[in-house]
Amino acid sequence: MLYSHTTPEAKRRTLRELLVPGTARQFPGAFNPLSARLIQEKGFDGVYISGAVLANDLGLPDIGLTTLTEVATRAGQIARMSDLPAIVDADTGFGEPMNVARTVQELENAGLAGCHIEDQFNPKRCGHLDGKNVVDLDTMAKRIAAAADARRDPNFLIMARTDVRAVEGLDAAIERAKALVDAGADAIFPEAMKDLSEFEAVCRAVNVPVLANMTEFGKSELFTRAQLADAGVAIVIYPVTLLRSAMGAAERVLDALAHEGTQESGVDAMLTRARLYELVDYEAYNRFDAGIFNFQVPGLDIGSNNAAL
Ligand SMILES: C[C@](O)(C(=O)O)[C@H](CC(=O)O)C(=O)O
Ligand SMILES: [Mg+2]
Repeated sequence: MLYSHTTPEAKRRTLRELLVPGTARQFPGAFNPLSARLIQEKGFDGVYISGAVLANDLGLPDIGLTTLTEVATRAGQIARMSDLPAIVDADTGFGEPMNVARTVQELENAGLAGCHIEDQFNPKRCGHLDGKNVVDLDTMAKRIAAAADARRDPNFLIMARTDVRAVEGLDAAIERAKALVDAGADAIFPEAMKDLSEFEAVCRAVNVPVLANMTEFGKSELFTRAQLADAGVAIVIYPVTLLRSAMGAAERVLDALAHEGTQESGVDAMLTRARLYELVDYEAYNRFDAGIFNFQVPGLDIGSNNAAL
């Protein structure tokens, strides 16, 4: 009922324990708070909160238009809905190193377990598109150092994402990853790896957990969890999978509604009313009310709880 009772500190400790190289922990991307609960119910290890999804959900492209306040607020709403650790995409950190420091503190306040900060220029773009630009190592190292220094909980995970692979090649990406670990990164997100051998090479080169981004319609093939575990990956994200699936379903039912005049043909694919209520734990709210409003007024029927569910 209501929100998770697991504290952010406990979630961060859990995240640290989870991120073991070669375990390929799966973190699906939640597109709203309720989907975070579904992710937990299905037994996943953690929740990912995608910058692309947060932007697209607002009807915006993922080019650095969202603000820190929007991201921290929505990420906090999603994170508090589950007992799992949640990692959020902090894009380029929302500004200069001092802004990055503030970003980290705001994300800590919002209950996140960690975030990733990338080395793209503003305006940034999806890491799987062409035409990206990256800042120099010194600028990026300052971002990461500022982030690491700013956190108040030492377990808040600072992950450095490098987009160098698509710009300067694998060797340069590995060099940068190593330098970012030296600057204070707790984990590395090598963006737009071409194949498994590239993931393997990054995992071998750095002594911190490595993330694999299994986004659809991108530059990386969709490898299985087992394949990525064998390559040494610690965590796998599926950032836009749920939003794409949900929007795909919404588009299909809207087509049915428009063409058939009724949503009838789509009903079987829908989450039922009962299942929806189960996910929001409706019954617990009923029990809570029953515990509070348990007085009797002689001669007066003050009604029972709304049982018409
Ligand atoms: C991981 C990512 O940064 C995101 O915002 O989810 C995106 C995902 C995508 O656009 O498919 C990315 O740049 O890979
Ligand atoms: Mg992103």
